[in-house]
Amino acid sequence: MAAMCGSASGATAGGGPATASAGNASEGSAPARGLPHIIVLATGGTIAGTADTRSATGYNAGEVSAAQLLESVPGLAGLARISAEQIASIGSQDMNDQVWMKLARRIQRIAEHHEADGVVITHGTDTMEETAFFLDEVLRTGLPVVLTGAMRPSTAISADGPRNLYEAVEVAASPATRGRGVLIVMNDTIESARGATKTNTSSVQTFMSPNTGPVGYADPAGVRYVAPPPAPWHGKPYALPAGDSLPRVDIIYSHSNMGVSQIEHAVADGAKGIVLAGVGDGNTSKQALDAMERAVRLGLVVVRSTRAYSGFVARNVEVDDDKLGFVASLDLNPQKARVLAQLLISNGITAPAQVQQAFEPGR
Ligand SMILES: NC(=O)C[C@H](N)C(=O)O
Repeated sequence: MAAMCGSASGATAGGGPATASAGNASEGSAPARGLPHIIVLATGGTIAGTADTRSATGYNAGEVSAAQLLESVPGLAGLARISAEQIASIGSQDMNDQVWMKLARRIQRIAEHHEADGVVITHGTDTMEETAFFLDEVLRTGLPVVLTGAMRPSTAISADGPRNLYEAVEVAASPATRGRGVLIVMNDTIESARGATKTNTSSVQTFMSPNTGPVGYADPAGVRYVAPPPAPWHGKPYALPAGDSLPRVDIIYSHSNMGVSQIEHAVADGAKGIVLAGVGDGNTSKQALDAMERAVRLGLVVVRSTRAYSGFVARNVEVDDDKLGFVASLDLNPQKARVLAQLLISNGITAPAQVQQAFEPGR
């Protein structure tokens, strides 16, 4: 297990109970001895949302506690011994560095102290891919870590949360999940933290990995992986920032008739890096490229990603990255490229060649 800086913390937020044993809540019987122990870290999101089912779609995210959520899932007690901790109670549109640090430190502690066989994080879907990717970059543990959520609130007709939670626990409890990094389990599908992105605003089939496809599938009958586990990681994970907040990196969205004002504003306003959500192969207008080059000369990390749904942003093809000092995001979409740039800057890695190397998948 690689070390991670910062002290461990079991802090709770959001007013829920610090821990709630739910291992026997769903079935009314004591959990069987010998079952894997799974810790559920709840952060809020639609999976914990409530709504008047007669209303159309409106709901309040994060109102249902972790213990209540677990009680709504039949059969969980047959899968694992489960304890739950409320880390936060927020919609994931409000996800922030502080909750990320709490999650990372708590999971690191669970891994180092062998507190559990796996961790499930309940999370809103809007920024789930960013949290998953962040944790994947800072944890570097073989411990199964699985994020799940829901597209329908817990009180909706055919709420998807209970099944997603069941399958997330099933995946986290599976010995085949060890060493696979942080995963997202939604709608019977297992996606990698690097590959997955939210693709639909409302459908329960929203998470997909456009460049790689899912790494596996889960349903109540079992867990099946269709991709081999990633190669073991030999380097160090990125250290967490001392002050619990990551350096500012802005995402700038390119479009036709692209100007320079957003880029110049980001630089003047103190951003330490810029990620271009570029057109096509991570491109933008000549004047915007010039503004990005000026940003590089002022010491910012500048990454070219793409607003296109899939594909790799290739280095030195449409844009001369070597000459301009840019980094190509390769397979990372803008929101994940931003997270990686933040971690690199906070770890003192800012030279374009080193940053580029860190963007390589499976480096
Ligand atoms: N389906 C969801 O979870 C959406 C919600 N806004 C969230 O991300 O918290």
